[in-house]
Parts: sequence; C-alpha cells; structure tokens
Amino acid sequence: MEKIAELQNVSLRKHGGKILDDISFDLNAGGIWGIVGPNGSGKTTIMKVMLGLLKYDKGTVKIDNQLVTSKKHSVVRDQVGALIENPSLYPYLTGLQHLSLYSSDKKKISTIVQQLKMTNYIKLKTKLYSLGMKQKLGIAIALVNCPKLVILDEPMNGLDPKSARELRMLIQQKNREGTTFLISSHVLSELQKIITGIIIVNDGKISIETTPSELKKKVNKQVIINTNDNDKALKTLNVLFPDDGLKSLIIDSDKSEKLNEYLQAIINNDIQILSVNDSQDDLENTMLELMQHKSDKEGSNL
Ligand SMILES: Nc1ncnc2c1ncn2[C@@H]1O[C@H](COP(=O)(O)OP(=O)(O)OP(=O)(O)O)[C@@H](O)[C@H]1O
Repeated sequence: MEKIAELQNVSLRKHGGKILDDISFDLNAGGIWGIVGPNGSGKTTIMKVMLGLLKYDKGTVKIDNQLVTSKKHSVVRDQVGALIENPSLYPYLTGLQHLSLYSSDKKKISTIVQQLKMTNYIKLKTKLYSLGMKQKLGIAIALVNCPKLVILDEPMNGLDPKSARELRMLIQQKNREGTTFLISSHVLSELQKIITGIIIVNDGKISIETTPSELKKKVNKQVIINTNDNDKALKTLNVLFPDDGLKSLIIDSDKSEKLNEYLQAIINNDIQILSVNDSQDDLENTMLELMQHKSDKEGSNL
C-alpha cells in the first residue's frame, strides 16, 4: 500500500528532556488517521516535525517519499495542507485575502468557501471573526490547494455542533477524492465517527497504531447493565454470587457466560432492567481505557 508519510525512529529532546522517544509509524495513503493521547504526550510535536517546523535529533521523516527536515521541506509546501494550533491571521486582511495568499486559483478558493459555508463573512476583515470563524478559515487555508495530505491539530476547536458535523462530512468527501488526513482531537466521540486508522501517543512514544476495529478487539469486551435501581441490583448480585466479586454492573468478558443468570436474578428481585449494552460500541471508552491501563502500569512501576 502506498505510504504518504513515514516516520522512522524519530527522537527529539528539548531542555534535556525527551519529547519524542524513538517514534516510528507509517500513514497509508487514503486513510483518515486520528492521533490521540493525553495532554503533553507529543501529538502537536509529531505534527510539527512532519511539517518541517521543528528540528529533530534522530531518525527520518518522509512525506510522499521525500525527506523532510527543518531545512528541507519543499514537499510539505507542494503536497501538504495544515492547521496547527490556532491559525495565525492578519487582523486587517479579509478571509478572502488570506486564501489568496495561499492559492491563485479563484475557482478553488470559491469552492472551499462554499463547502465550509463561509460566504457571508469571507469578505470581512478577520479582526471581526469569532473563534469558530477563524478556525474555519484556518481549515479552508489547509484544504484550498487540494493537497495529498492534510494535517489538522484540534480542528473541531471552537466549532458549533452543526459546523463540526459539516467539517466531518467535508473531511470524508475530500478523503473520497483522495486526500489523506492526520487529525488530532480530544473530542474522541467526534473523531471516532470518521477515522479509519488510529495512532495513540503516550509520553512521547507511539503506544498503538491500528485500525478502530482492531483497537476494539484489543480490550476486554464488557457488558454494561443499567437498571432502575443499580445499587440494589449490585447488592443482589453480590449476595447471590459472592465469589464473583462484582464491583459494578460492568461485567467483564471472563464472566459473560453468567450474564443470563445475573439478568434473571435482577428480574426475580423486582428490579427493572433498562438496558444491556456492549461497551465495545464506544471507541471513546476503549481509547480511554487503553490510556488508563498504560498510566496504571506506569504508576505501579514507580
Ligand atoms: N518549545 C518547547 N520547549 C520545551 N518543551 C516543549 C516545547 N514544546 C512542547 N514541549 C513539551 O513537549 C511535550 C509535548 O508537547 P505537545 O504540544 O506535542 O503535546 P500534545 O500532545 O500536543 O498536547 P495537548 O494535547 O495538550 O495539545 C510537552 O511535555 C511539552 O511541555
């Protein structure tokens, strides 16, 4: 499969501390890749390294088979669109003037303005823009030249739910047209709706690079029982099944064969079952759980 980006053994130190620690991953062309991880784990740094905005100490970074360093990044200019942190805008230029700085193709500019529904304010100076309007302009700048790879750092920041939904649909449309995306977001529930691949960063290291379905298989399947009286239901189960050591109504996979008995016992005690859900439906929970497992393990090593 064609690779649009390749990072091999990339390390970066600052002020004596390791910020990126031997990072390696490939981005297959055609995917929508999510990059997630706790605050300060290194997501933005990885993106900056890929754009040639930061000097790294070791390893190689390639975009579209060409080496990228802080001194050599013509491939980034030609093939990559990006929005990193907040867009830097000139307050006395209009949105349209900004887009003209990045593209001389008027048709491409008017297409992206329409697609992001910015027509009403694109001719206003950006000093009059709200947070969300500025964010949209930053996204428009990243997308206007139809680059092969688009890197978006927290693109949903400041967007209202309707705009966030429209952005998701636009990302999927551009992806169908051939653009690969790398997107960081703390709003995992938003991200999980569109990504085809995921990279989890923890403490400057890649802890997992996989697809959402593989990711779900990695964690124990759990079933969540919800009733009209969860405290009473849990007490009932603990009386009837004292050896099972249930601490909540989240039933782990190793006890799933007893699920029917648990449900029957709850019904027999006049407690109403409201829902029984498979926790695997929720990628957000899965990702949080994996990050939690990792930090628990680290904590136990202290
Ligand atoms: N210029 C810098 N000098 C020193 N340390 C830095 C610099 N920039 C970032 N760092 C450190 O590098 C680490 C990774 O930061 P980075 O911004 O990449 O994290 P992040 O995963 O994007 O975080 P967030 O989710 O909060 O945006 C942090 O510990 C941060 O303090």
